Amino acid sequence: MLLSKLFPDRPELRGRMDVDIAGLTLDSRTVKPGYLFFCIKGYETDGHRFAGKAHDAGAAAIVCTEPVEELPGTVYIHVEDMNAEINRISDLYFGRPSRHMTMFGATGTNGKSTLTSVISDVYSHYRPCGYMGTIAIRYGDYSRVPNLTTPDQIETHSNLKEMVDHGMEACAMEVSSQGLDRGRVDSVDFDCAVFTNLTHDHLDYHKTMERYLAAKERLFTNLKPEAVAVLNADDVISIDALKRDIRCRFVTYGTDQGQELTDENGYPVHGTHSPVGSPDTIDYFAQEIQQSATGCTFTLCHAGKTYRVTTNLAALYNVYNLLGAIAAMHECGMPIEEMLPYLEHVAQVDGRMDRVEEGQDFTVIVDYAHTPDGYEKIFGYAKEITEKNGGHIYAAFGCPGKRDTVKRPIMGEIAGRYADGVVLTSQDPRGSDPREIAEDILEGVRKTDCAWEFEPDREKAIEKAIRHAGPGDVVLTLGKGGESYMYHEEGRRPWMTDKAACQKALRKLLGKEK
Ligand SMILES: CC(=O)N[C@H]1[C@@H](OP(=O)(O)OP(=O)(O)OC[C@H]2O[C@@H](n3ccc(=O)[nH]c3=O)[C@H](O)[C@@H]2O)O[C@H](CO)[C@@H](O)[C@@H]1O[C@H](C)C(=O)N[C@@H](C)C(=O)N[C@H](CCC(=O)O)C(=O)O
Ligand SMILES: Nc1ncnc2c1ncn2[C@@H]1O[C@H](COP(=O)(O)OP(=O)(O)OP(=O)(O)O)[C@@H](O)[C@H]1O
Repeated sequence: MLLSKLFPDRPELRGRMDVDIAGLTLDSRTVKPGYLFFCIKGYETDGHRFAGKAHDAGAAAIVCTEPVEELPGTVYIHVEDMNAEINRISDLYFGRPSRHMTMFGATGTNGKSTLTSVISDVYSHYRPCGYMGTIAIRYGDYSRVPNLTTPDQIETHSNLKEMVDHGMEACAMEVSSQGLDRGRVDSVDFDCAVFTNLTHDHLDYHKTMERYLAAKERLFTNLKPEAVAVLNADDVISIDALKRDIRCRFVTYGTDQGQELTDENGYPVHGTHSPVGSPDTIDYFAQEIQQSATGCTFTLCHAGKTYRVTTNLAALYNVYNLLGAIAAMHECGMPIEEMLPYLEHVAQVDGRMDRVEEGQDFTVIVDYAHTPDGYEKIFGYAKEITEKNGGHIYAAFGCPGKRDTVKRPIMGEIAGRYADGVVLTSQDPRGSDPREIAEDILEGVRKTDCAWEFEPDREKAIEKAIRHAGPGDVVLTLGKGGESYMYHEEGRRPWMTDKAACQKALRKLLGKEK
């Protein structure tokens, strides 16, 4: 696309200075001849420092907010608002792909991957629907591993174009609070945005819960008037702020159980629940919820009608994820009756409540819980399973290096309250010492009478947790989900996956493998 087309209000770029732009990038290290390079002021460094490098690599044009040395052969374009320009140009360059699809966005502390995966799985039976988020960039039979949950503006629009080119008519996208704060989706034309919940996470980045919520609100305040917001009525912290600030229509979802309320650290204040609504006050309302180890059934009340929903997704929190997904899909045209058969067999969300079966007489679950609330939910679920038969709970987990350190002892204490034994291990150390991270977690574990040990090798740690288990027990491996890599100082290194580690340990235990 011609440079002059990307900057239609700059007549000086027409004629001699005009040039065909071969690609867009925010990183001088990926500039190729003919590229347009945007100089961004980041946290670590300032992209303006690399304008010379971008020129040397053949950049056709460089967009900047600060003066840079202007070298021959490259066009320099000075702008006021860099984020607005990157958003505008990447949307335009890739042919405004989000306008060609029904765009679902989901944000919130927990549940984004699950909810958007359910949407892309079920809505695809209505209209082809891609998925972009922590787990993958996926459309049809194609899938690849992403770098970020919500990639930068250029990659976002480039991925969306790829989906349009491959026949997708919809996309379910996870939108992280960091992505929102950095304006990565400001030019995505969302038709529907879903809020899951707000509890403690990412305070290393946002510092306070107020700022964390404000980042998440950006998805909703940016919605066009004809869009629809889907709000969790039982999330008392977010619902009022979101209702107040959005300019479009909204619908709500909730259950007859209400959500347990948490304090400012993300600790549930046991016994305190959000006020329970009713089918008259909540648009998509679940009642008569029956849970089993392998799924749930509930009655969905919407617009005066009731539907019996059966699903293979287990645990109450997944009823919330399902309600958010049902509401979003229905608001975007898919009849509820049409969804029901597909909800019965939702595709396993990779690494979320993923049971590992090798014929053992105890339960092994791989899960992506990595927040205090996620821990409450998954350990609470393990307790429900073991309570009936007096079984024990064992867990292997760590916390990531160079990320929210405040949550480490909180999660340690939650694990310690529920588990009989925990094996603390490495989990994306990013160059930090796993033992030091474990010490932070232990501050919480030591407040309980849970037994603990430290094993830095994650594969061995998982094996140790499994070796503790006996009939009727539950083993949880937490925090990595289905990820096939681990972050170290230099970046990602391959990781066999928690599931493969569990399978290997179980086979050894059962004598199927040495
Ligand atoms: C905190 C954060 O979000 N940082 C993002 C941010 O980095 P930054 O502001 O530190 O950038 P910087 O390193 O200062 O560099 C400034 C600019 O100079 C450029 N540069 C830099 C060096 C060079 O040689 N040449 C060059 O051009 C960089 O490409 C950048 O454009 O901008 C970069 C370019 O877009 C992102 O890659 C980077 O994401 C980092 C890798 C990251 O880890 N982000 C995480 C926290 C994140 O966003 N996570 C969320 C969700 C997590 C969750 O749910 O758990 C996500 O959406 O993935
Ligand atoms: N609605 C929910 N409320 C609380 N916890 C949840 C909820 N949904 C999922 N979880 C827990 O959080 C974990 C992560 O779920 P999921 O990947 O869907 O969330 P996410 O918001 O996409 O997280 P991330 O963006 O960090 O990947 C699950 O493995 C589960 O333990």
